[in-house]
Amino acid sequence: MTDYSQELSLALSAVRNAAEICQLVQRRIGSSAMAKSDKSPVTMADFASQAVILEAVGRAFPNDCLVAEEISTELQQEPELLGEVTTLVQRFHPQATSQQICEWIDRGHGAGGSRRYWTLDPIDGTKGFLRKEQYAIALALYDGGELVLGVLGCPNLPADPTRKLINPAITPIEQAQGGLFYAVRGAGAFVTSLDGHHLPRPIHVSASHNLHEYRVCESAEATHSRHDASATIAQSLGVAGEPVRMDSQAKYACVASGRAEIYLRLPTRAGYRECIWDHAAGVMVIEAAGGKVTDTTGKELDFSQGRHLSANIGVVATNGIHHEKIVAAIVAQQQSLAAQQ
Ligand SMILES: Nc1ncnc2c1ncn2[C@@H]1O[C@H](COP(=O)(O)O)[C@@H](O)[C@H]1OP(=O)(O)O
Ligand SMILES: [Mg+2]
Ligand SMILES: [Mg+2]
Ligand SMILES: [Mg+2]
Repeated sequence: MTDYSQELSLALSAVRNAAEICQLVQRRIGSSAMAKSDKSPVTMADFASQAVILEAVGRAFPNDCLVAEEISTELQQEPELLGEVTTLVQRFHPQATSQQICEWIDRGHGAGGSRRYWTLDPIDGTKGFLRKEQYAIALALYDGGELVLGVLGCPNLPADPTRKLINPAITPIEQAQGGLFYAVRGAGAFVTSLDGHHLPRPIHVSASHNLHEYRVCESAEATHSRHDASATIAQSLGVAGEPVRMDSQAKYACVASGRAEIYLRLPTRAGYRECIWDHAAGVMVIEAAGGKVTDTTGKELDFSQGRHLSANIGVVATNGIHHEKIVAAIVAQQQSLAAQQ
């Protein structure tokens, strides 16, 4: 069994560096985002984070396939934004040129599939990032037909589950002890603080069996997950509390560290297929923490299909205790909706 220790230490340090850049930008950013051709927002931090991480991973593992969200084509059309990205990346690579940085960003054009690859979302939850709320830097490794390593940098989600969520508008960076959640298959899941001042601590999903007290988390964006459907399902399961709406894969870190028991992601439009970088790191962390992840039909997520989870519909992540019952409630609700049409 490969121990992946070299891959893990590289991933942790690259995500830490990217998190430093993202925290700087989040504190000073207005709403200055560029709209990509798919109309989703992207900021200088998304690009700088991807450049810093893919430079490190590509240098250490030059033969690996890299599958990342961003490409530099549209950035190259925006000289001012490219200049800002270059200044951010030069914090770690003082001699880097804008051209080199675009090359590092574009290393992520890989197709993925069944051979070994890394997948990266340099900022997952860019909308949350722009609202100065939750976001995650998500890096994962797929090898030998399965996810084997996942790292989630969550600058606004404290490593200590008893602490409140960090508000970057009022918490100075040096006091913000955001969490670095990580896992290697077969070696458990851990959290440490992004600032490196705390020793890693094992994390585990909630052991609660009491559905009435279960805490559900879901996307903050009603265009990313059906809020009406999740409310109906929660009610049918007897879940009493209101859902926690949060951007990004920080939701996976919440379930993995016992802050919530269920993460529902119910498709808002037929045919939408999740991107692998939106889930790989979170799935690895939650499974290593004792949780379970399937799609809304109960099928395991298949990360061998390329850049998208083409064989899956939606996502259900839980502490593993009532997973089948939760999926059955989703299937029943989808069937009753279909019958009404
Ligand atoms: N219709 C959609 N359904 C599910 N996820 C979506 C949809 N549109 C965008 N996303 C992705 O959801 C992710 C954020 O997850 P969350 O909603 O939990 O914060 C983003 O990466 C975003 O991709 P994009 O970067 O293209 O906007
Ligand atoms: Mg995006
Ligand atoms: Mg994303
Ligand atoms: Mg993103």
